Amino acid sequence: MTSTTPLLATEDVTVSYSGKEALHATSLSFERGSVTALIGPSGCGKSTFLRSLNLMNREIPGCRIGGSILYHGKDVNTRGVDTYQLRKQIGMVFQQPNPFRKSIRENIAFAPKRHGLSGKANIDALVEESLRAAALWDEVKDKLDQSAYALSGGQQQRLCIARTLAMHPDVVLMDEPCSALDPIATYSIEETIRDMAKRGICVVIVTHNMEQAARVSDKTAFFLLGDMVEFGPTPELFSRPKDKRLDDYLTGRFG
Ligand SMILES: Nc1ncnc2c1ncn2[C@@H]1O[C@H](COP(=O)(O)OP(=O)(O)OP(=O)(O)O)[C@@H](O)[C@H]1O
Repeated sequence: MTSTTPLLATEDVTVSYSGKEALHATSLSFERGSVTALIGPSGCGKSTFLRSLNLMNREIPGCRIGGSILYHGKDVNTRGVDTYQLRKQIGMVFQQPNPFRKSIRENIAFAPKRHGLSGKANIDALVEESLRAAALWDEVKDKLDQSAYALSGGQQQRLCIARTLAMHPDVVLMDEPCSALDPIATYSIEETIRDMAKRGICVVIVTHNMEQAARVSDKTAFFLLGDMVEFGPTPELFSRPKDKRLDDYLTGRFG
């Protein structure tokens, strides 16, 4: 890998479900310490593209991913790739918070312990570090052994982010992480996203909320009907869209 190799890139990635193409040849690259928003109307392939980045769609029967997914310059869209390891490095946060039916502490510690972390002091340190990184520590530090299900929706989503961060990922994929949350919980998650980028993590986020894309992202990609239509720095893309279809979308003429 050279200094100019992007952390993560796709080359002509196509995705089909049972032979029907949902995403047409998409080439994009993502840098360390950046936030990229994926926008576009419902059904245009945003989640499909996001899920291809850590090969999540491979678990769907009938789904086929074509093209190259270059992580640290190496194609991971191959048969031999260790998807368990890949998803540790390229983590995912879903639309609906999905904590484990376990304590707050175990939600964080479960996967790192399976990956070999041991010793109470090490585990406690990781739990605290991860919860702090997701801006949840102060709210839960006195009830780490309570069920994660007793937390609010916004707290559960921050716990899911903390759980992902505990694996020290390079990349975090987020699929509409705030769509089930109120504005205050949303604000807190957006702050966490910016903090993650400051710490060098590459974040890719699907959002339907244009204000959110403008607030959190450095770059934006606009998808339409399975095509990636326009990609660029977020302020430029929003203020001077090059493609008329993006202009129409931003001004509410369709979508
Ligand atoms: N598991 C699946 N099986 C079959 N088809 C699917 C599956 N997931 C998505 N598709 C199809 O792929 C296309 C793109 O869907 P996708 O969910 O990627 O779009 P999206 O832009 O993320 O939409 P939304 O904003 O509504 O979440 C749609 O036509 C959808 O019906």
